[in-house]
Amino acid sequence: MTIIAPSILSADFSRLGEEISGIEQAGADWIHVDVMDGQFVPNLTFGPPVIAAVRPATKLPFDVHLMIERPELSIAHYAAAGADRITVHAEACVHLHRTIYQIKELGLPAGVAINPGTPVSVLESVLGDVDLILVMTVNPGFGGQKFIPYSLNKLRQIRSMLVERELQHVHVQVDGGINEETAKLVTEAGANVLVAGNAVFAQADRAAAISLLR
Ligand SMILES: O=C(CO)[C@@H](O)[C@H](O)COP(=O)(O)O
Ligand SMILES: [Fe+2]
Repeated sequence: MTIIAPSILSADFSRLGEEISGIEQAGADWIHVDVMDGQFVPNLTFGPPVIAAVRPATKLPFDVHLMIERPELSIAHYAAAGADRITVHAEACVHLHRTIYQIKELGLPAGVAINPGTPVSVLESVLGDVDLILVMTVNPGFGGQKFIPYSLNKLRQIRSMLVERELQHVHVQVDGGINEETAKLVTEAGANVLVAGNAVFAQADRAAAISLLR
């Protein structure tokens, strides 16, 4: 079954707790939490104190997407703030394998994200160590961007790598420009976790928006 993870980047930050509770009631599966540091990406969001403050707003898992340089320095703070799973960018990790194990040693499932310009081959040596692969379907940093069609080739490649290595339990997540139309394309190409910011939070009826994506 497809997992729907609304991205709170598109929520009203002045009412973040209420927005998160509302999205749980609307039928979300995970809460996607975009952390940006103004270095790895040209935008800045929030860090552990804000995540800890809104953590009581829902029982749903916090899926923390770290778009930050040197994540190894702060992963433990995100875990302590209430992250239920943590994804780091391959491009931001000098010691990717070590960072994945740092997340796992904290007792959390670890994910690896790749940017649109990064080939899937970087995943080969860590595929057996992760719980989730995140294929960025836009360049990270902002919500509301247009889906990059070449991502579909990358999803197909990843799905066949997973089948070949009998790793079908690994989640394949997509993030960026996911809407009713692209949701269909990415699921056909092998994705099973859909992150959606604008396609959920910009809609008046969020329950209907989530059902449509599902
Ligand atoms: O990580 C990111 C952006 O870098 C995302 O999670 C966005 O928040 C997705 O927003 P939409 O493209 O769905 O509006
Ligand atoms: Fe994200």
